Amino acid sequence: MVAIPRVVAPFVVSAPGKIILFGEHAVVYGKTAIAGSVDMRAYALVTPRKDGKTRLFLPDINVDVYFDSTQLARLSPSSLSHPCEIETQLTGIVAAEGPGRTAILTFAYMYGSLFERGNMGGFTICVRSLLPVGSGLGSSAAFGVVLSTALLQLTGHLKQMGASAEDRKLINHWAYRGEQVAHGTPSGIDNAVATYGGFLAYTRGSESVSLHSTRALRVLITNTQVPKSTKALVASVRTLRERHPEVVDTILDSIHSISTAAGSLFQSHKPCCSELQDIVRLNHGLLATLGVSHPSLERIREITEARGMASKLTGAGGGGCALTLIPIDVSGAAVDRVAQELGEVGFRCYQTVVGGAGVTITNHVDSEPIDKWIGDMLTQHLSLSPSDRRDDKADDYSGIVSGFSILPDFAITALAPSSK
Ligand SMILES: Nc1ncnc2c1ncn2[C@@H]1O[C@H](COP(=O)(O)OP(=O)(O)OP(=O)(O)O)[C@@H](O)[C@H]1O
Ligand SMILES: C[C@@](O)(CCO)CC(=O)[O-]
Repeated sequence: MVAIPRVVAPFVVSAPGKIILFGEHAVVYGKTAIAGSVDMRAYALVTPRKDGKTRLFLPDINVDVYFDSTQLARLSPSSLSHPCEIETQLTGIVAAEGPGRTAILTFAYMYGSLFERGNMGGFTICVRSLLPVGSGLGSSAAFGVVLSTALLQLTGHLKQMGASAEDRKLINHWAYRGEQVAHGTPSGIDNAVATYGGFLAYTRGSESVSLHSTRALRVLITNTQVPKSTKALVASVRTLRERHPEVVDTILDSIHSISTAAGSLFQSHKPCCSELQDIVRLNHGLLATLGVSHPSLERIREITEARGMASKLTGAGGGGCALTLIPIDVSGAAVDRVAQELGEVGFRCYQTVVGGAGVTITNHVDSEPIDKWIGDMLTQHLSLSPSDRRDDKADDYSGIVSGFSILPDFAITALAPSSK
């Protein structure tokens, strides 16, 4: 079936990364975890194409693939027993390895699934993200959420530009499928946070509960820059549990109690009290007992504890990121000093506010200076000189420039090629 292009105006979707405050790993076994959105986001810009092709452009991870619509229309994800098997239907199409390969497979799975229900025609989707890849901050879920939102919007499945409860449920559903392509058997917490934002109490198999009454929380995130595999770490806990079911289940139950206590503290408007610091320490200790800490994470704890701030690993562990609670009475200068000390050891710190908005779609386009900056960025990424901005490349260029111009200033600064 040849796709007939739908006319779409350029639009931008953005979704946040997540930080698990309490309950990682235990959440895989049906225990509760508490997580919140971080103010680092992924952005997808969708622009129409006249040539009927579909372009997946992911400059952060060096992916730039053109599919002709009949190639992707041949996919049949509904015949697979698990989304990760999409690989078997793409032989010869996906050449990239590593993150690029996973991203292409995720895209193909979602495209193939949604294309069966609607006709998308040609478009370019360009994704850029402020989230470090593979560090426990849910870069893959933010990617999956912007992708599912963009494709659902293109196929006319969203009734209110992603704003209604029904729209969000659908976005979250397909983003979870994307996470299954990337991670096999994820708990679903990352895509839930990227979709809904705020703070969530999440228990596998149940609807996530928004912890509405909480205030935003200041957190220092430290990236150890030590690569880790979520899949391998989840598998290592599984093996330990198979060998020592009663011992490990007791630890998982204790982690669940920590999440329950944290949920109550959040609901009672006391998100950064000393009780919260206590349970941060307790949760880290239990995760270390499960074997998912790492010397770099222990180093972060030593440095921050010396200044009275509690830290724990966040996400899968084994490297990745740690979070440090910033108590209300700690000054910005004191936080800067800790961040500097951590930086001297070779870690990378981000101060962030937890609890911001979930997925959003916008189609406003304006602002000249930002257009100029984006133009410069694209000139670099697309190897276009200003005089080349025409003919077959004109669709990509003008669309991407105008659409990305709505990015907030902080994102533009952080996305500048020189800072990547
Ligand atoms: N900037 C990006 N552009 C395109 N795809 C991205 C980008 N960032 C992440 N991804 C996708 O997410 C995948 C990374 O998933 P991974 O689980 O390793 O990291 P993470 O989600 O950051 O970690 P965690 O699951 O522990 O929070 C990549 O393989 C790619 O598919
Ligand atoms: C380790 C884990 O609990 C969190 C990874 O961010 C795995 C999952 O929830 O899928």
